[in-house]
Amino acid sequence: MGVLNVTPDSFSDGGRFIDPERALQHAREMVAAGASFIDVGGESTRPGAEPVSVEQELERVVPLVAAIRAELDVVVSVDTSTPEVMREAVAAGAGLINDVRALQRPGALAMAATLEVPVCLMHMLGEPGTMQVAPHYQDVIAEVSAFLLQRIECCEAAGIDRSRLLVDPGFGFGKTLEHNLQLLRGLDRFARLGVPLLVGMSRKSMVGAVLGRADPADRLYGSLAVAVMAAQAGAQILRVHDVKETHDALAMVDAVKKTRLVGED
Ligand SMILES: Cn1cnc2c(O)nc(N)nc21
Repeated sequence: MGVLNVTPDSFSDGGRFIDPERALQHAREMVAAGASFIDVGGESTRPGAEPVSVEQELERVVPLVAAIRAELDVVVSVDTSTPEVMREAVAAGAGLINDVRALQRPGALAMAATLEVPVCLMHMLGEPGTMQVAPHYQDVIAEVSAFLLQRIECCEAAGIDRSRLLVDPGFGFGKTLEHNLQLLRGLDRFARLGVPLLVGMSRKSMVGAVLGRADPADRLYGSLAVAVMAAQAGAQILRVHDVKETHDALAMVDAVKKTRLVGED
């Protein structure tokens, strides 16, 4: 899943793709590099991000979703928590709703139920403005899993079949470095939820903190390492900035997964 932020303040590429033509060109490049999904987001969800108006989000996201769908053979996911944006993006051709707030905004659950497309439910502790203040868990894996299970059950009760759901532990969304490392180490436990797993650690501060790299552009090799670990733990979709590099890394994971040892079925 290639990241396409059409926001002025996203942590890793803020402002680079505000111009629709540049954004479309970046989508072309990511699809050529092997992306199966393009994640279009109009509201930065980085810690401390400024909220945007619905109109602004619609203006940024909907034309781009339409332009990508008109030209490229790729699933466009819309990174939004706003029901109106979900509706208009799906109408423009988006094939996946990626909601970092797991359909908790008013009207989001009902909207997703009417839209029929798959939904990724991600865990975030509170809101971007406060989530990194002092995140605390007794057991981050147990608590994030329990939250995601509760959101799955809410979706099912609202008529969204489990077969349309994906989950995501939300690396960096209200987690300390230790929490993020624990989530990665125990990522295979999320497979128990019985729905596909999507993760995004690309260029995030968990990589920067371990490597001592303040600049997100210096976090590629660490991002590849954690992508490989996540894929080996069962993540089916990796949300990344560096599509070509990650695609190669995951091709190696897949090749090894496919081989069989003597005596293995
Ligand atoms: C929009 N966005 C930023 N980081 C993300 C992550 O880790 N997962 C998902 N699903 N979306 C994300």
